[in-house]
Amino acid sequence: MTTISASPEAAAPTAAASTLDLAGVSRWYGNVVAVNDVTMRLGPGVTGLLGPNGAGKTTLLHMMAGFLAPSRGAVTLDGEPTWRNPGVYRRLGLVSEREAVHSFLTAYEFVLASAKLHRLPDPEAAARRAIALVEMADAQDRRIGTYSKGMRQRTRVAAALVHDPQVLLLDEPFNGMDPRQRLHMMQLLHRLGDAGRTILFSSHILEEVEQVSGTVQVMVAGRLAASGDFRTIRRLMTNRPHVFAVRSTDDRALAVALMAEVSVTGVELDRAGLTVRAGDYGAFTRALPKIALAHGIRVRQLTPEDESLESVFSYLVEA
Ligand SMILES: Nc1ncnc2c1ncn2[C@@H]1O[C@H](COP(=O)(O)OP(=O)(O)OP(=O)(O)O)[C@@H](O)[C@H]1O
Repeated sequence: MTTISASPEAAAPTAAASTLDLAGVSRWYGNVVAVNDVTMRLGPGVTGLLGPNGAGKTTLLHMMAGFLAPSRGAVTLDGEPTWRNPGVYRRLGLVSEREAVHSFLTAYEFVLASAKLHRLPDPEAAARRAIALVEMADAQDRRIGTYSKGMRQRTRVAAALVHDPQVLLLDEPFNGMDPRQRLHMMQLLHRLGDAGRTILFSSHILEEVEQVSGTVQVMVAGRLAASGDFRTIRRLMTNRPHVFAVRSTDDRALAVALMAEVSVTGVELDRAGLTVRAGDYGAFTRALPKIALAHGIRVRQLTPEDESLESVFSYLVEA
């Protein structure tokens, strides 16, 4: 993982670290079970909440933030329930997915309004501090309507951080950002995590989560499908059965030859060509050209099938 240098102010450890606990948490809307019996613990540092659309990430974040009551189970911050607990709201910030910021306000005015909502003793100083933390001081007096997507997003992070919470929850913070803005936001999350805050952000992109967080929680169809460090999750996602469509100058001979290859777990031959199942993606794609060459066969097409993120996630749930 890339190490990102932090400014002295941002790197300074904040007050006592916080732990968010979910114990058997479920949430349903009528007949729809959005979150199903999730148990997890989040401590200081950056954790990624990975899952396809509709997996229940937003519902989970809203329960963590105390905006939504669990239908069953408990969400606690340092032992206190988050639901209907103003004491908890002071120690937690949420950057929601929807980007609703008044474009006629400046970043300073927007963050200051958030500081006043929290009834902070010195709202002006708190707003300036939060804006400095997200590196928006230079642009703080310009209207939000003139900002790039990344700047608007950082302004929203500043508003969520204005009361200096120990826990920051972000719903899809990288959505719609270009690579440069993405990198900037990643650096910010790293800095906040390194300073001892408990940071959780949701995403449906594995690479995004890998670059920011050491720990990953994977949600699929409301359930926690996997959790651990990103290397373990990556291994789970890649060491699964892969299906390839193969077309060659002699499919029948290639089918016979492939049966002897250790990475191949199944071969089907029909009029359209070969369907090959392999346990190890890399080993198979390296072996195929060698096998073909050894038998004087030319491979015309090799297409991985069923590689959508949704299918990877479903595999994890079934595993
Ligand atoms: N207020 C609601 N009423 C009814 N169903 C809801 C409501 N909010 C969410 N759902 C349903 O709950 C499930 C989980 O939704 P949720 O928004 O939590 O998932 P998500 O992982 O955040 O997805 P996305 O990234 O698309 O927002 C979905 O099936 C969704 O349609």
